[in-house]
Amino acid sequence: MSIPSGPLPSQGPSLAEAPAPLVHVAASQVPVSVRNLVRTFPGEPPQVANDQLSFDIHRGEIFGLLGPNGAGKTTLVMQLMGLMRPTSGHIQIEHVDVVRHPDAVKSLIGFLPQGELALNYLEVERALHYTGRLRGQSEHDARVQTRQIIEQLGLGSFRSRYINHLSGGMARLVGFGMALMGQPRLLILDEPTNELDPHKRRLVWDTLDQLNREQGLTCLLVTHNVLEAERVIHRLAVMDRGRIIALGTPQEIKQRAGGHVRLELQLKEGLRLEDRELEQLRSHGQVIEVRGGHYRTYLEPQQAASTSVELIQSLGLERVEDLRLAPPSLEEVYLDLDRNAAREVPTLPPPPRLEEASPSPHRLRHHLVALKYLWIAHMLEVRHTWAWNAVFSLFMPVAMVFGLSRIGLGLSDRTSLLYIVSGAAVFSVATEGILTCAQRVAMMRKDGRLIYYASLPIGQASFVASIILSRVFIVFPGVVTPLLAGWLLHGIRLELSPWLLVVIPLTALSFSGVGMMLGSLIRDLDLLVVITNALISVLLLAAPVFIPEEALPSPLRAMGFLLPPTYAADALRRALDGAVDVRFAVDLAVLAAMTLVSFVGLSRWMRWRVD
Ligand SMILES: Nc1ncnc2c1ncn2[C@@H]1O[C@H](COP(=O)(O)OP(=O)(O)OP(=O)(O)O)[C@@H](O)[C@H]1O
Repeated sequence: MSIPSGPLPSQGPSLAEAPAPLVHVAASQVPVSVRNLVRTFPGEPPQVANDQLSFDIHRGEIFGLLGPNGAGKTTLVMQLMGLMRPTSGHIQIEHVDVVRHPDAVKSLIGFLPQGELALNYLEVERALHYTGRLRGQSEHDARVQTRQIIEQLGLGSFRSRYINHLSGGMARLVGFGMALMGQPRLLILDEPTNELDPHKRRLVWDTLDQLNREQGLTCLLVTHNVLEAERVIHRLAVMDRGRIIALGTPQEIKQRAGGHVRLELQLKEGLRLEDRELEQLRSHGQVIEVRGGHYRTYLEPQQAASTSVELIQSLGLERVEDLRLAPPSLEEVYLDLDRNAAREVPTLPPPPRLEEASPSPHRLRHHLVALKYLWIAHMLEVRHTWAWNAVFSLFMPVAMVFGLSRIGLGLSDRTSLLYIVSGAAVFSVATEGILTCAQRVAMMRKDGRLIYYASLPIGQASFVASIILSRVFIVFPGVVTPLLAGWLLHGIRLELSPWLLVVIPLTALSFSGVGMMLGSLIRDLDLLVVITNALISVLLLAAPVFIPEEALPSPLRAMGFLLPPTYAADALRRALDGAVDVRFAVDLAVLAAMTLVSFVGLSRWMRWRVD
């Protein structure tokens, strides 16, 4: 079989038009090279998920990765994608040393992960288009390819449906389409046909086959569907307990596994083999009775013809409905592989040292584009709840200003009112920033979407910034309404100092940072919910942001000094009062320090790459 290599000439944009990668690479005939790869997970004893794996994937090849559950396939895929750090060994993809530069390969690979898709909350058409943009496509190319994929995969009637409202199989098909966006020359598909009906499975295999034949697409295909995948796979590795136990073309593996010929015998309805005949057949090997009157056995190739003739002669043609000889399917060989046999994979020479890929000059522009599309995606993700959020952030601060100003008789003076309006504003920001951001990041981590985001060629910074910016819109009314309520209900005069432009964003930034840091750090979702709600309750119950510290009992006053929102409320109150003094500078310094610490913690604990 001759498989074209390198980019193909194309007329107009097509499904597989070569992308402008974010790293410049020269074509090599071995786009994927893995040597002595080991990945262990801590435990007693440590779990060896990948054990000294070595293999190459050649250009224009569909390489299958088969193996039972827990064999280590997904662990391998995660390392190839730069999402998991190997314990030892080397991975080279398109000249990029993935172990040293895990982010550099992401623009080169179209990836379908095993878990959730990142853009699950968007409509099919938009998710495809945004994936193209995030993978570095121009607006025009992303639109053209989106249309083509919708047409090719028969997604026309689903184009406006939300992905998370689709059936599991349809969502998987859309995920396959998303992996094709950006016309990558290398695809990594982890179980692409899971949950698909036979028609859709055939569509996926046909599309892969077509892209491979026409455009020389290279693909690593993880699948349990051996029978169907055999149609498209050129070579494969069979994994078991972290090791490769067979490597080669389907034909080679079949031959290595004995090269037996399958004999299928179907007798006429109601007939069975007599004991004597069954014994005769058993003299060649084990006989399986598939159904009543339907027998299967495996023969040595040189015996196949003579045994069939003997069988027909002894049975008599009139009793035989059907008799067939066929090579065994890959699935049969796969099921029959001796998983305890010593590994039979040849040792491979080290890959040639290649010139390293260099970062593209378009990086900054790409980051800005990524920020824009991620931001819109996050805004759209919360579109169904933001109306309620907005009502809450309008209603709650007004209720606070109204209620607190009526406690006793002493809280309606200007100083107390300033405490109340600034306290209510900070409380709003803290609720959105700490509580919502923490839970949002934790949910993404739990359902696997964080891994998908990390597999796209986007920076962690653009991702975090897009979440914060999407919250700002929701936070903003909560900051403004208490000030308006104070002014309208009590007529308090507020100083609109330019410092407000520093205090409000810094408050939002620091609280969002703390929230996302907590969401990345605390692995137990229930514990996270308890901790974040407790933090907000302390803020509300201990009220160190609403009441002048002199009026608080000393334990609460001490607590106030420990709680960052106190500094935010103090800074806001001073800015609104025109009291920009040393204490104001201290407040800003504390907020800036908190922002810095939380973002350092966030970049450390957000699982962009599994160690
Ligand atoms: N984060 C982890 N911590 C500890 N052990 C892990 C972790 N991830 C995977 N493993 C272990 O590593 C082994 C390989 O898992 P992996 O998910 O790679 O298998 P797989 O071949 O992809 O399985 P499946 O076909 O079921 O998806 C398993 O024994 C699994 O329990």
